[in-house]
Amino acid sequence: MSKTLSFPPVYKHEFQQASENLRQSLLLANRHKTPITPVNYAVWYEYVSGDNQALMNSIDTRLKKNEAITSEVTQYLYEKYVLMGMPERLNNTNNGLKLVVDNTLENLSKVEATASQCSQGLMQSQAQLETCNDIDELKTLVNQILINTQQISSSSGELKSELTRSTEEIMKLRQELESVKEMARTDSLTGLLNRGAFDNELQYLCSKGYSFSLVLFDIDNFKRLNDSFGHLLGDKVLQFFASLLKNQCNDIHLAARFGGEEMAMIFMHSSLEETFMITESIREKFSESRLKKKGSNESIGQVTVSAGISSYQDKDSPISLIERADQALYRSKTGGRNQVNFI
Ligand SMILES: Nc1nc2c(ncn2[C@@H]2O[C@H](COP(=O)(O)OP(=O)(O)OP(=O)(O)O)[C@@H](O)[C@H]2O)c(=O)[nH]1
Repeated sequence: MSKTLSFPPVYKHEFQQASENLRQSLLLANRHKTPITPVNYAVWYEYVSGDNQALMNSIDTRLKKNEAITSEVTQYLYEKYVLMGMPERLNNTNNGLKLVVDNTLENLSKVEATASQCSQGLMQSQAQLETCNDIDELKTLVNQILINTQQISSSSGELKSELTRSTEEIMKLRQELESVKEMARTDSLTGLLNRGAFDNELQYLCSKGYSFSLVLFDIDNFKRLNDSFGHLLGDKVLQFFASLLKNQCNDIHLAARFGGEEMAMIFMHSSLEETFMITESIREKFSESRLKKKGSNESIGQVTVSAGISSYQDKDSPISLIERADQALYRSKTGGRNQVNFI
Protein backbone atom coordinates (compact mmCIF):
# COMPACT_ATOMS: atom_id res chain seq x y z
CA MET A 1 0.00 0.00 0.00
CA SER A 2 1.35 3.42 -0.85
CA LYS A 3 0.80 7.13 -0.56
CA THR A 4 -2.18 8.68 -2.29
CA LEU A 5 -1.05 11.78 -4.19
CA SER A 6 -3.14 14.36 -2.51
CA PHE A 7 -3.09 17.43 -0.34
CA PRO A 8 -2.78 17.00 2.58
CA PRO A 9 -0.59 13.91 1.95
CA VAL A 10 -1.99 10.53 3.00
CA TYR A 11 0.49 7.67 3.60
CA LYS A 12 -0.63 4.07 3.88
CA HIS A 13 2.65 2.19 4.17
CA GLU A 14 2.79 -0.95 6.28
CA PHE A 15 5.09 -0.93 9.32
CA GLN A 16 7.88 -2.84 7.56
CA GLN A 17 7.78 -0.67 4.44
CA ALA A 18 7.71 2.53 6.49
CA SER A 19 10.72 1.34 8.53
CA GLU A 20 12.65 0.52 5.38
CA ASN A 21 11.78 3.98 3.98
CA LEU A 22 13.02 5.51 7.23
CA ARG A 23 16.33 3.63 6.99
CA GLN A 24 16.91 4.72 3.39
CA SER A 25 15.81 8.31 4.06
CA LEU A 26 18.34 8.60 6.89
CA LEU A 27 21.09 7.28 4.63
CA LEU A 28 20.25 9.87 1.96
CA ALA A 29 19.88 12.72 4.45
CA ASN A 30 23.29 11.80 5.81
CA ARG A 31 24.89 11.51 2.36
CA HIS A 32 23.56 14.92 1.28
CA LYS A 33 24.19 16.47 4.69
CA THR A 34 20.61 17.70 5.06
CA PRO A 35 19.70 17.79 8.77
CA ILE A 36 16.80 15.53 9.82
CA THR A 37 14.15 18.22 10.06
CA PRO A 38 10.50 17.30 9.35
CA VAL A 39 10.73 18.98 5.91
CA ASN A 40 13.94 17.20 4.87
CA TYR A 41 12.66 13.89 6.17
CA ALA A 42 9.36 14.24 4.26
CA VAL A 43 11.25 14.92 1.02
CA TRP A 44 13.64 11.98 1.38
CA TYR A 45 10.82 9.72 2.57
CA GLU A 46 8.72 10.51 -0.50
CA TYR A 47 11.79 10.05 -2.70
CA VAL A 48 12.67 6.57 -1.43
CA SER A 49 9.06 5.38 -1.28
CA GLY A 50 8.89 5.88 -5.06
CA ASP A 51 5.29 7.15 -4.85
CA ASN A 52 5.93 10.74 -5.87
CA GLN A 53 7.14 10.56 -9.45
CA ALA A 54 7.47 14.32 -10.00
CA LEU A 55 9.59 14.75 -6.88
CA MET A 56 11.79 11.80 -7.86
CA ASN A 57 12.33 13.23 -11.35
CA SER A 58 13.28 16.61 -9.97
CA ILE A 59 15.80 15.14 -7.50
CA ASP A 60 17.24 12.70 -10.08
CA THR A 61 17.72 15.52 -12.61
CA ARG A 62 19.63 17.56 -10.00
CA LEU A 63 21.75 14.57 -9.00
CA LYS A 64 22.60 13.83 -12.64
CA LYS A 65 23.83 17.42 -12.96
CA ASN A 66 25.83 16.94 -9.74
CA GLU A 67 23.83 19.69 -8.07
CA ALA A 68 23.87 19.70 -4.26
CA ILE A 69 20.58 18.95 -2.51
CA THR A 70 20.72 21.60 0.18
CA SER A 71 18.06 22.45 2.74
CA GLU A 72 16.97 25.35 0.47
CA VAL A 73 16.39 22.85 -2.33
CA THR A 74 14.48 20.44 -0.08
CA GLN A 75 12.32 23.32 1.19
CA TYR A 76 11.48 24.20 -2.43
CA LEU A 77 10.79 20.54 -3.31
CA TYR A 78 8.64 20.13 -0.21
CA GLU A 79 6.42 23.09 -1.09
CA LYS A 80 6.19 22.21 -4.75
CA TYR A 81 5.83 18.42 -4.71
CA VAL A 82 4.70 17.45 -1.21
CA LEU A 83 2.42 20.39 -0.47
CA MET A 84 1.78 20.63 -4.23
CA GLY A 85 2.39 24.38 -4.48
CA MET A 86 -0.46 25.07 -2.07
CA PRO A 87 1.29 27.67 0.18
CA GLU A 88 2.51 29.64 -2.86
CA ARG A 89 -0.93 29.68 -4.47
CA LEU A 90 -2.64 30.71 -1.24
CA ASN A 91 -0.02 33.39 -0.70
CA ASN A 92 -0.54 34.75 -4.23
CA THR A 93 -4.28 34.87 -3.70
CA ASN A 94 -3.82 36.57 -0.37
CA ASN A 95 -1.47 39.21 -1.83
CA GLY A 96 -3.82 39.73 -4.76
CA LEU A 97 -6.74 40.38 -2.42
CA LYS A 98 -4.67 42.78 -0.31
CA LEU A 99 -3.77 44.72 -3.46
CA VAL A 100 -7.41 45.00 -4.56
CA VAL A 101 -8.54 46.18 -1.12
CA ASP A 102 -5.66 48.73 -0.92
CA ASN A 103 -6.52 50.10 -4.39
CA THR A 104 -10.20 50.36 -3.59
CA LEU A 105 -9.55 52.17 -0.31
CA GLU A 106 -7.18 54.57 -2.07
CA ASN A 107 -9.77 55.32 -4.77
CA LEU A 108 -12.50 55.82 -2.19
CA SER A 109 -10.41 58.31 -0.26
CA LYS A 110 -9.58 60.19 -3.50
CA VAL A 111 -13.30 60.45 -4.30
CA GLU A 112 -14.02 61.44 -0.73
CA ALA A 113 -11.48 64.29 -0.96
CA THR A 114 -12.89 65.51 -4.30
CA ALA A 115 -16.47 65.29 -2.98
CA SER A 116 -15.67 67.28 0.14
CA GLN A 117 -13.83 69.94 -1.91
CA CYS A 118 -16.76 70.20 -4.32
CA SER A 119 -19.35 70.29 -1.57
CA GLN A 120 -17.49 73.23 0.03
CA GLY A 121 -17.52 74.97 -3.36
CA LEU A 122 -21.23 74.29 -3.77
CA MET A 123 -22.00 75.57 -0.27
CA GLN A 124 -20.14 78.77 -1.07
CA SER A 125 -22.11 79.14 -4.32
CA GLN A 126 -25.34 78.51 -2.38
CA ALA A 127 -24.48 81.33 0.06
CA GLN A 128 -23.57 83.68 -2.84
CA LEU A 129 -26.83 82.85 -4.65
CA GLU A 130 -28.82 84.24 -1.68
CA THR A 131 -27.47 87.75 -2.30
CA CYS A 132 -26.68 87.69 -6.02
CA ASN A 133 -28.69 89.97 -8.32
CA ASP A 134 -26.14 90.69 -11.04
CA ILE A 135 -26.27 88.76 -14.34
CA ASP A 136 -22.48 88.49 -14.77
CA GLU A 137 -22.03 87.41 -11.18
CA LEU A 138 -24.80 84.86 -11.70
CA LYS A 139 -23.08 83.56 -14.84
CA THR A 140 -19.82 83.11 -12.88
CA LEU A 141 -21.70 81.30 -10.15
CA VAL A 142 -23.41 78.98 -12.66
CA ASN A 143 -19.99 78.16 -14.19
CA GLN A 144 -18.57 77.44 -10.73
CA ILE A 145 -21.50 75.16 -9.87
CA LEU A 146 -21.05 73.38 -13.22
CA ILE A 147 -17.33 72.81 -12.56
CA ASN A 148 -18.05 71.42 -9.10
CA THR A 149 -20.76 69.05 -10.26
CA GLN A 150 -18.66 67.90 -13.24
CA GLN A 151 -15.76 67.16 -10.87
CA ILE A 152 -18.01 65.00 -8.68
CA SER A 153 -19.46 63.26 -11.68
CA SER A 154 -16.07 62.50 -13.25
CA SER A 155 -14.49 61.28 -10.00
CA SER A 156 -17.49 59.05 -9.27
CA GLY A 157 -17.26 57.82 -12.90
CA GLU A 158 -13.58 56.91 -12.31
CA LEU A 159 -14.54 55.21 -9.07
CA LYS A 160 -17.21 53.24 -10.91
CA SER A 161 -14.77 51.91 -13.49
CA GLU A 162 -12.17 51.21 -10.75
CA LEU A 163 -14.80 49.31 -8.81
CA THR A 164 -15.71 47.32 -11.93
CA ARG A 165 -12.02 46.42 -12.36
CA SER A 166 -11.76 45.46 -8.67
CA THR A 167 -14.87 43.30 -8.92
CA GLU A 168 -13.38 41.47 -11.93
CA GLU A 169 -10.12 40.97 -10.02
CA ILE A 170 -11.98 39.67 -6.96
CA MET A 171 -13.96 37.24 -9.15
CA LYS A 172 -10.67 35.90 -10.59
CA LEU A 173 -9.23 35.48 -7.10
CA ARG A 174 -12.39 33.75 -5.96
CA GLN A 175 -12.04 31.28 -8.85
CA GLU A 176 -8.40 30.70 -7.91
CA LEU A 177 -9.44 30.01 -4.31
CA GLU A 178 -12.13 27.61 -5.51
CA SER A 179 -9.58 25.79 -7.63
CA VAL A 180 -7.07 25.58 -4.74
CA LYS A 181 -9.88 24.27 -2.53
CA GLU A 182 -10.90 21.75 -5.18
CA MET A 183 -7.30 20.65 -5.69
CA ALA A 184 -6.95 20.04 -1.96
CA ARG A 185 -9.88 17.62 -2.18
CA THR A 186 -8.94 15.88 -5.41
CA ASP A 187 -6.73 12.92 -6.22
CA SER A 188 -4.49 14.14 -9.02
CA LEU A 189 -4.28 10.86 -10.95
CA THR A 190 -7.96 9.95 -11.12
CA GLY A 191 -9.72 13.26 -10.51
CA LEU A 192 -11.84 11.55 -7.81
CA LEU A 193 -12.04 12.80 -4.22
CA ASN A 194 -8.85 12.05 -2.32
CA ARG A 195 -8.76 10.00 0.85
CA GLY A 196 -8.74 13.00 3.19
CA ALA A 197 -11.83 14.55 1.58
CA PHE A 198 -13.57 11.18 1.48
CA ASP A 199 -12.94 10.58 5.19
CA ASN A 200 -14.43 13.99 5.97
CA GLU A 201 -17.55 13.25 3.90
CA LEU A 202 -17.98 9.85 5.55
CA GLN A 203 -17.57 11.38 9.01
CA TYR A 204 -20.17 14.04 8.18
CA LEU A 205 -22.71 11.54 6.81
CA CYS A 206 -22.32 9.27 9.87
CA SER A 207 -22.71 12.22 12.24
CA LYS A 208 -25.98 13.19 10.50
CA GLY A 209 -27.24 9.59 10.44
CA TYR A 210 -28.19 9.83 6.74
CA SER A 211 -29.08 6.64 4.89
CA PHE A 212 -26.34 5.57 2.48
CA SER A 213 -24.19 2.63 1.41
CA LEU A 214 -20.45 2.37 1.14
CA VAL A 215 -18.64 0.34 -1.54
CA LEU A 216 -14.93 -0.50 -1.48
CA PHE A 217 -13.43 -1.56 -4.81
CA ASP A 218 -10.04 -3.21 -5.26
CA ILE A 219 -8.72 -3.96 -8.74
CA ASP A 220 -7.71 -7.62 -8.99
CA ASN A 221 -4.10 -8.75 -9.44
CA PHE A 222 -3.01 -5.20 -10.05
CA LYS A 223 0.57 -5.91 -9.12
CA ARG A 224 0.75 -8.51 -11.91
CA LEU A 225 -0.70 -5.99 -14.35
CA ASN A 226 1.89 -3.38 -13.33
CA ASP A 227 4.67 -5.95 -13.57
CA SER A 228 3.55 -7.16 -17.01
CA PHE A 229 2.68 -3.85 -18.69
CA GLY A 230 4.37 -1.18 -16.62
CA HIS A 231 3.29 1.37 -14.05
CA LEU A 232 2.10 3.92 -16.63
CA LEU A 233 -0.38 1.51 -18.10
CA GLY A 234 -1.42 0.63 -14.54
CA ASP A 235 -2.17 4.33 -14.06
CA LYS A 236 -4.30 4.35 -17.23
CA VAL A 237 -6.32 1.42 -15.90
CA LEU A 238 -6.90 3.31 -12.63
CA GLN A 239 -8.05 6.34 -14.62
CA PHE A 240 -10.38 4.24 -16.74
CA PHE A 241 -11.93 2.55 -13.70
CA ALA A 242 -12.30 5.95 -12.01
CA SER A 243 -14.20 7.20 -15.08
CA LEU A 244 -16.70 4.34 -14.67
CA LEU A 245 -17.27 5.43 -11.07
CA LYS A 246 -17.59 9.09 -12.04
CA ASN A 247 -20.35 8.14 -14.50
CA GLN A 248 -22.39 6.82 -11.58
CA CYS A 249 -22.10 9.91 -9.42
CA ASN A 250 -24.89 12.11 -10.91
CA ASP A 251 -24.06 14.91 -8.46
CA ILE A 252 -25.60 12.82 -5.67
CA HIS A 253 -23.20 9.98 -4.95
CA LEU A 254 -19.48 10.28 -4.16
CA ALA A 255 -16.48 8.47 -5.64
CA ALA A 256 -12.98 8.54 -4.18
CA ARG A 257 -9.48 7.13 -4.49
CA PHE A 258 -9.29 5.23 -1.23
CA GLY A 259 -5.65 4.17 -1.53
CA GLY A 260 -3.30 2.79 -4.24
CA GLU A 261 -5.53 0.62 -6.44
CA GLU A 262 -8.51 0.83 -4.12
CA MET A 263 -11.46 3.13 -4.78
CA ALA A 264 -14.62 3.81 -2.84
CA MET A 265 -18.13 5.03 -3.51
CA ILE A 266 -20.89 6.35 -1.31
CA PHE A 267 -24.37 5.79 -2.68
CA MET A 268 -26.79 8.19 -1.00
CA HIS A 269 -30.26 6.95 -0.01
CA SER A 270 -29.47 3.53 -1.43
CA SER A 271 -30.17 0.21 0.26
CA LEU A 272 -27.76 -2.73 0.21
CA GLU A 273 -29.77 -4.35 -2.58
CA GLU A 274 -29.89 -1.22 -4.77
CA THR A 275 -26.19 -0.61 -4.22
CA PHE A 276 -25.44 -4.23 -5.03
CA MET A 277 -27.20 -3.91 -8.41
CA ILE A 278 -25.25 -0.78 -9.39
CA THR A 279 -21.94 -2.20 -8.13
CA GLU A 280 -22.55 -5.41 -10.08
CA SER A 281 -23.11 -3.36 -13.24
CA ILE A 282 -19.83 -1.47 -12.68
CA ARG A 283 -17.97 -4.74 -12.05
CA GLU A 284 -19.46 -6.29 -15.20
CA LYS A 285 -18.70 -3.28 -17.38
CA PHE A 286 -15.09 -3.19 -16.18
CA SER A 287 -14.53 -6.91 -16.74
CA GLU A 288 -15.97 -6.63 -20.26
CA SER A 289 -13.77 -3.68 -21.26
CA ARG A 290 -10.90 -4.70 -23.43
CA LEU A 291 -8.16 -2.18 -22.75
CA LYS A 292 -5.32 -1.89 -25.21
CA LYS A 293 -1.72 -0.82 -24.91
CA LYS A 294 -1.20 2.74 -26.17
CA GLY A 295 0.02 2.95 -29.76
CA SER A 296 -0.65 -0.73 -30.47
CA ASN A 297 -3.62 -2.96 -30.90
CA GLU A 298 -2.39 -5.37 -28.25
CA SER A 299 -5.05 -6.05 -25.63
CA ILE A 300 -3.93 -6.28 -22.00
CA GLY A 301 -6.52 -9.01 -21.48
CA GLN A 302 -9.32 -9.05 -18.98
CA VAL A 303 -8.96 -6.81 -15.92
CA THR A 304 -11.43 -7.32 -13.09
CA VAL A 305 -12.40 -5.72 -9.83
CA SER A 306 -13.69 -7.04 -6.50
CA ALA A 307 -16.02 -5.08 -4.26
CA GLY A 308 -17.48 -5.10 -0.77
CA ILE A 309 -20.57 -3.20 0.41
CA SER A 310 -21.86 -2.09 3.79
CA SER A 311 -24.89 0.07 4.54
CA TYR A 312 -25.16 2.70 7.26
CA GLN A 313 -26.84 1.37 10.38
CA ASP A 314 -27.80 3.32 13.47
CA LYS A 315 -24.69 4.35 15.49
CA ASP A 316 -22.27 3.28 12.76
CA SER A 317 -18.95 5.14 12.72
CA PRO A 318 -16.76 5.55 9.62
CA ILE A 319 -14.51 2.82 11.04
CA SER A 320 -17.29 0.28 11.64
CA LEU A 321 -18.73 0.93 8.16
CA ILE A 322 -15.34 0.60 6.48
CA GLU A 323 -14.61 -2.57 8.47
CA ARG A 324 -17.81 -4.25 7.24
CA ALA A 325 -17.19 -3.19 3.63
CA ASP A 326 -13.60 -4.41 3.96
CA GLN A 327 -14.77 -7.80 5.26
CA ALA A 328 -17.19 -8.06 2.33
CA LEU A 329 -14.36 -7.14 -0.04
CA TYR A 330 -12.17 -9.81 1.54
CA ARG A 331 -14.97 -12.32 0.87
CA SER A 332 -14.97 -11.28 -2.78
CA LYS A 333 -11.18 -11.71 -3.01
CA THR A 334 -11.11 -15.09 -1.27
CA GLY A 335 -14.20 -16.21 -3.18
CA GLY A 336 -12.26 -15.98 -6.44
CA ARG A 337 -12.20 -12.19 -7.20
CA ASN A 338 -14.31 -10.40 -9.88
CA GLN A 339 -17.34 -10.42 -7.59
CA VAL A 340 -19.36 -8.26 -5.21
CA ASN A 341 -20.37 -9.14 -1.64
CA PHE A 342 -22.14 -7.24 1.10
CA ILE A 343 -22.35 -7.51 4.88
N1 LIG B 1 0.27 1.93 -11.59
C1 LIG B 1 0.03 2.16 -10.32
N2 LIG B 1 0.13 1.16 -9.43
C2 LIG B 1 -0.16 1.41 -8.13
C3 LIG B 1 -0.56 2.68 -7.69
N3 LIG B 1 -0.78 2.61 -6.35
C4 LIG B 1 -0.53 1.33 -5.98
N4 LIG B 1 -0.16 0.59 -7.06
C5 LIG B 1 0.23 -0.81 -7.11
O1 LIG B 1 -0.87 -1.65 -6.83
C6 LIG B 1 -0.36 -2.92 -6.47
C7 LIG B 1 -1.23 -3.52 -5.39
O2 LIG B 1 -0.82 -4.82 -5.23
P1 LIG B 1 -1.38 -5.77 -4.13
O3 LIG B 1 -1.84 -4.97 -2.92
O4 LIG B 1 -0.39 -6.83 -3.91
O5 LIG B 1 -2.72 -6.35 -4.72
P2 LIG B 1 -3.05 -7.05 -6.10
O6 LIG B 1 -1.86 -7.43 -6.90
O7 LIG B 1 -4.04 -6.17 -6.78
O8 LIG B 1 -3.73 -8.38 -5.63
P3 LIG B 1 -5.22 -8.62 -5.12
O9 LIG B 1 -5.66 -7.30 -4.53
O10 LIG B 1 -5.10 -9.67 -4.09
O11 LIG B 1 -6.04 -9.01 -6.29
C8 LIG B 1 1.09 -2.71 -6.02
O12 LIG B 1 1.94 -3.30 -6.98
C9 LIG B 1 1.25 -1.18 -6.06
O13 LIG B 1 2.55 -0.77 -6.47
C10 LIG B 1 -0.64 3.74 -8.65
O14 LIG B 1 -0.97 4.89 -8.35
N5 LIG B 1 -0.35 3.43 -9.94
